[in-house]
Amino acid sequence: MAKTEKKKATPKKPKLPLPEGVPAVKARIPKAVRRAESAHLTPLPPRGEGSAAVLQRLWDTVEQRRIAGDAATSHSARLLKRGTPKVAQKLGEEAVELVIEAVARNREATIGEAADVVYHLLVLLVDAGIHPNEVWGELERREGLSGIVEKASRPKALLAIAQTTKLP
Ligand SMILES: N=c1c2ncn([C@@H]3O[C@H](COP(=O)(O)OP(=O)(O)OP(=O)(O)O)[C@@H](O)[C@H]3O)c2ncn1[C@@H]1O[C@H](COP(=O)(O)O)[C@@H](O)[C@H]1O
Repeated sequence: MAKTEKKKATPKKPKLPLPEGVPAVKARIPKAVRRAESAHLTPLPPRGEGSAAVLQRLWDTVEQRRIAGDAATSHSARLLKRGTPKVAQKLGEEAVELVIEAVARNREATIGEAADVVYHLLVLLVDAGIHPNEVWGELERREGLSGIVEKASRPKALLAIAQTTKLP
């Protein structure tokens, strides 16, 4: 290209409007990269075999942070103070990151992202005033009921409405 010739500006893609109250998901540096960069600053203890009992303890901690946490020192308190849309947005972002790692079949990163999703799910439940036992109760209610049987038992009209909200 001649020096004087100016490169044509490529027209910007128009942004799709987001529904009211839905914050934009910002471009993010992959979590694995950020973790690798900060690992030498904040090394975590090695991971052992865990148990689901940690969920109750974690919910209790986050609930305590909601009641008396300091946004300067607690990530949970800071996130909860930012309000429901931000709490929901964070869960959405973590879910997308989990999906990316799972599809890429990155086992270690998938475990890390799954933990992020569970933590942010518990923050969302705290924000919504829902005790996790209500969710476990719902899972117990569904125990033994195949998803295929349940779907087949849905009234056809309801199914049609539900299908209109699905992503292609
Ligand atoms: N399990 C977690 C946990 N998982 C992830 N995270 C944090 O979640 C944050 C996610 O980082 P991101 O950069 O994606 O998001 P962000 O910092 O909100 O930044 P923005 O998107 O707003 O820019 C990081 O700061 C992670 O450290 C967690 N923070 C806390 N916990 C647990 O919650 C307990 C209480 O933590 P505090 O509330 O911080 O005291 C801890 O003892 C842990 O057990």
